[in-house]
Amino acid sequence: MPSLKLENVAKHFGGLKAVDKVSMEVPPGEITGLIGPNGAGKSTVVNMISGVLALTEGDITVDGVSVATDRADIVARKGVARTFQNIRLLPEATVLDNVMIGFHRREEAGVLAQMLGLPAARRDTKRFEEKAWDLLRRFRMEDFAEYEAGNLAYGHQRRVEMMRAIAAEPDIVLLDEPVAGMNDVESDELATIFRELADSGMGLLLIEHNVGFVTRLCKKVYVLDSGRMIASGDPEAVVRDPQVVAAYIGTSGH
Ligand SMILES: Nc1ncnc2c1ncn2[C@@H]1O[C@H](COP(=O)(O)OP(=O)(O)OP(=O)(O)O)[C@@H](O)[C@H]1O
Repeated sequence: MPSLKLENVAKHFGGLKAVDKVSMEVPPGEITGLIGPNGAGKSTVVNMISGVLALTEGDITVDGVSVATDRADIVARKGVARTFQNIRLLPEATVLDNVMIGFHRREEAGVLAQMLGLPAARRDTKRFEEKAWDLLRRFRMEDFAEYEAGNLAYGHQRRVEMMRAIAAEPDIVLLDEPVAGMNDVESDELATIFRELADSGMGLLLIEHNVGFVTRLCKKVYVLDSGRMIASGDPEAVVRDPQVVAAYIGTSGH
């Protein structure tokens, strides 16, 4: 399974160094954390990895091959999936259909075959549907399969977004604040799912405001502050690092 690496990655918005020479790694089979106060540059990092934003400097590689100049759809095809801080679902489609959209990357029979209703396409659809149900069961969402996604509670919409992101079995998945707005029971359930995904070989990058959740779950944590990587390593040690404590003082208690 491939590793995702950032080498001296920078993003400047005019004179603002939103991300300043950041290096980090998301290895396979592990949960890696990225934390930092508001405006630290976390979303900018995720947007650069996923091809939404161009880099100002540096390189991003998957399995040693640069994806730094690839468009978002190409990065996804190369096995890097993501969720968004602001949920992006098809609100009027069912939960099942929203998850099915996630299989597009692995579509084997092709769009034309789908349109013509050829047997190969029908086989794909059947297979995807079975896999979608597996995901719904894993995320305890099977009772909601036929609900319109837009009518679900916020925490459940987040789950649909995650299922869609991992449907195509990406090598790496970037989760932008996955437990925001969830209660302890819900976030514990997700923690279990994330561990299972990592155990299956997937590399997870968890971008979170919830420091407790990250320290509990991650093998390694990176801390951004004002665009710079101020600490990285074992979560317990990182959260006690004086620079990290100082960065969080005065923020809204996250
Ligand atoms: N498109 C943009 N144009 C100009 N400045 C931007 C743009 N996007 C982000 N910034 C700035 O870059 C810095 C980093 O923002 P970013 O959203 O990456 O931080 P963050 O760590 O994700 O914050 P939060 O936790 O609040 O989501 C901020 O100062 C922000 O105002």
